[in-house]
Order: sequence, then structure tokens, then C-alpha cells
Amino acid sequence: MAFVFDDSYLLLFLAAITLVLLTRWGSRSRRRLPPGPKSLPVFGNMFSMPTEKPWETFHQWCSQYGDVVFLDLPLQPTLIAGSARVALDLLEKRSHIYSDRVMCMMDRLMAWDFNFAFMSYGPEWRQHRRLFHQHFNQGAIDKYLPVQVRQTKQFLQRVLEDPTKLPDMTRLLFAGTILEIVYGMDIRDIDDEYVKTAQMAMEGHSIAHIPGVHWVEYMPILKYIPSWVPGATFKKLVEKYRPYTKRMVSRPYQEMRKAVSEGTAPQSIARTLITKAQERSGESNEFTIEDGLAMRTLAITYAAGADTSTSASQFFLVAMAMYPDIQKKVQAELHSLVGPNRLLEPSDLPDLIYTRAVLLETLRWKPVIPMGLPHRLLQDDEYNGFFIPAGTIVLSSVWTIFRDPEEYPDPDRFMPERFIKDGKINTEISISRICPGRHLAEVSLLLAIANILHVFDVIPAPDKNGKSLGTDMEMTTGLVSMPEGIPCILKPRSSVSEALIRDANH
Ligand code: HEM
Repeated sequence: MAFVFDDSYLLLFLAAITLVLLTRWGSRSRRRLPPGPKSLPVFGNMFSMPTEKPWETFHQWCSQYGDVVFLDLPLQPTLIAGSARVALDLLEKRSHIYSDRVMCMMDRLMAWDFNFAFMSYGPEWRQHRRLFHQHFNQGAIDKYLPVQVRQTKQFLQRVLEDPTKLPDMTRLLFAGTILEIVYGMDIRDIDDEYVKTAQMAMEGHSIAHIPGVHWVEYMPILKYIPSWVPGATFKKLVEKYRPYTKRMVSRPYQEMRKAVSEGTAPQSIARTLITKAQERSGESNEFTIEDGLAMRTLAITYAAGADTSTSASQFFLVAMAMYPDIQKKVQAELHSLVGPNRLLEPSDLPDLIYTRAVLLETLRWKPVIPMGLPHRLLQDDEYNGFFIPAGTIVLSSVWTIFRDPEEYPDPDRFMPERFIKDGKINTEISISRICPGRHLAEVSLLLAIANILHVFDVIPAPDKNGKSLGTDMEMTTGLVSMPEGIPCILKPRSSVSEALIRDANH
């Protein structure tokens, strides 16, 4: 039956919602919830939610209320873990009840329900994660090194030709690497149709995850309202972005299936998986359950890996432009390790100490995912005398955690030395303890940043008002945050460096 949206339905619906919310509010108010910003009856903190850089407001709430902050959002109680201790106690020590995810309504509406990173903690998620792990665990990723090296050399050459397009070039580097590994695609241009499609899909995904601002999350029934209804912004967003997500997931896999059947498929993970699926399905060549699993699992690789690595590399470039002394120290390490006459190879990476510390400090200084990925609590819990209701979304405020002055003195300052002790890397943190793409990301990023500083100097470019860089930068709002522009250029360090770049064959 089609949903009819007339006034009587609306009134009935609003009355029902109010009743449900009042009941929930009443029963919760009898338990001792963690502190948080003052909430209104029924609507809770709905109107306190920031739309711009929420992590900054979360940070402020954490300094005001402590490291466990509760946000009373209708149908979506939310807890902010504001210290490493709380994140560890809840997300790791009690991971059996805190590892669920929630697929938000905006994700479903934008066709992101294929994404195992947001699937419930259960057999379906496990199936996807297992398949992903088979191809990206530490032992499996060595075979992708030739792609990573080739893509890095291409990046250096592109930048030499045009040093002004760093945002596009960095994206091309990491998108190209992942798409070649996964689908064997040869991406030469940032205007490539697939990259543009995936970027639009990612933009939608990032907007969908700004916490607390899409009313359809509180009232799922709103999904039925037409987009012309005033205030139905979420619906317009859905209409804009959904087609891109659909194309991002299916197009490359379907094209690879055809190429495998015709015997023209390039070496890639997709070719391996499709060949296996076709061997099982035999002559019929029908799209099997295995194909579906492979298609969805591979589609997430670009979504999870391209923007995150691009963002980290861009923050790195801005940091180097702001901190020339640190840049010089990295260059000194690289020079003493490999000398001026060759580029860095993967076999050099384990010997990099200071350069690796710079990567870690970049990820701390401007965390790529400043609010972490939301975890969902499966059952009622007690923590430090506070009641945490089942269904609570837990966000680790990575931004706040990495700004803890006890752990990271002078936290706004870029200081790689904090990760070095007795000449060795000293840290518990890596890219993320449970990010299954971290091994690939570490190699891609380290190879890129080491080679960049080996042959280029990162020089600040004055902004459009003629001012030079300060020591901070603006960040974009979204699940994955990026610098607002990269106000620097890369200049070859010497004629020898220039020749090294030009002669690098790939
Ligand atoms: C700088 C680069 C990267 C950063 C900072 C990063 C960070 C993260 C974080 C914070 C999470 C969520 C962890 C949690 O549940 O709390 C995550 C999950 C994930 N990452 Fe990464 N990541 C990076 C690169 C990559 C790459 C290159 C890939 C793919 C090759 C990847 C694939 C994934 C996947 C599939 C998940 C979801 C795992 C699950 O829910 O089971 N990531 N990442």
C-alpha cells in the first residue's frame, strides 16, 4: 500500500512519537546517566548537535563534563568516549557488547547498506570481513608492492610536471593504487569517470554521518516524505547521492566479470575472485551469492581506503610546509639511509624511524576520522557508576583522545619526537587497531611521504591574501576530514633529484 501523507497521518504520527519519547525520557531520567549538555524534555540534545566540525564541540563537552559524555538524542542515545582509558575500557575490554555497528537510515537510503564497515556484529559482517582479511592481511599485501611503487613514481612525475595540483594528485595516487590492486584499473586522470562517481558517493556517505543532524534518524518514518516538502533536505541529499553509490558498487565488478569471460581481465583481486566464482557456477555464468559477497567487499576498499589515505597525505604536506625544521630532519634521515642517487624502495621502509614518527604524528595531529566510527552497545551496561542503555552509539572522540595533554604535551604542536624513545618508535597507536586496511595504508603512505621528501622540498604558498601559513589549518567536516586546501608547492630539491624523478621507470 502506498503511503499517503496527509494531515491526519501527520498528527497521529507526531502524537505517537511524542508518547514514545516521553515514556523513554521518563524511564531514563530515573537512572544515573553520564553527564552531558543540558537536554530538553522529549527532544533531548537534538538542537545542541553541531553541524560543523562536531569533534571540536565534543572536545569542549569533554573538558566541561569529563571523559564520558552522554547525549540524549531521540531513538539514538549517544556516548562520547573522551579519553584513551574510556575507549579502551569500553571498546576493547568490553568489545563483546560494544562492537555492534549501526547502519544509519541515511546510509540505507543512500544505498550504502552494502558496506560491511557499518554492518551489525554478526555472521554477515564476519563473512565480509573474512574475505577482506584474506586479501589485505600482513602476509598478503607484499604482492601489491609493485603497484604501490609504480603509483608512487607516477605521482612524483605528475607533480614535477605540475606542482600546483596537489589535492588532485594525492587523490589520484591513492585512488589509483587501490583501484589497480582491486580491479586492475589503470587510472591516469582524476577526471576518470569511476573516480568521480566514487567521490560523489563518498561525499554523500560523509554527509550522511554528520551525527544528529538528519531528522530521519530520529523519525525513520520521515523517509516517506517527498523531497519537495519544505525542510526535507535529507531527501534531496538522498536523491542526489544514491545513484552514485549504486554505480560505484556494481559497475567495476560487472565490467570485470565481462572481461574475465572474454579472457581480457587484468591481474587483480577481482579477477581472482570472479574466476573462482565462475569455476563454481560453470557454464551458466550467472551472478552468484559469491559474486555478491565479492562485489560488496571489494567496493568498500575504495570507500574505506582512498579518502583516508589521501587525507593523511594531505595533512602531512601541510604539516611539512608549516614545520620546515621537521622536514629537514626527515630529509637528513632519508639522505643518510639511501643517499641522493636513488629513490626509496619498500625494503628501505623498516629502517625509517623519524619518517615513520612523522607519519604517526600526522595521524595524531589531524586525525583523519576525528570522531572514530560509531560502535553500538548491545545490552544495558554500567560504567563508573553510570547507566548506559542498550542501543547507545559510542563515538570515540579521537580528536580529544589525541589532544590529551598528559599523553601528548603541547598537543597542538606537530612534534614527531613524541613517538620516539631510545632511537626506536615507541607507541601503542597505529593507524587504527582494528582497521583491516592498516597494513596496506602504512606501506602506501610511508613509501609516498618518504619519496616526496627525498626529492622535493615542500614550500608554503602564500594564501590568496598574500599571507603565509600559520601553524594551524581548517579541516573539512565529515566522517573523513581533509585539510581545506593544500597551501604549498613541491619543488625538486636539486637537479639530481629532478633527474631521479624523470628517469624513474614504471
Ligand atoms: C590513513 C589511512 C586509514 C585510516 C586512518 C583508517 C582508519 C580506520 C578506522 C578508525 C576504522 C574504524 C575502527 C573502529 O571500528 O573503531 C577503520 C575501519 C576500516 N578500514 Fe581503515 N583506515 C585507513 C586506511 C584503510 C585502507 C587503505 C583500507 C582498505 C584497503 C581500509 C579499510 C577499512 C575497513 C574495511 C574498515 C571497516 C572494518 C570493520 O568494520 O570491520 N582502511 N579504518
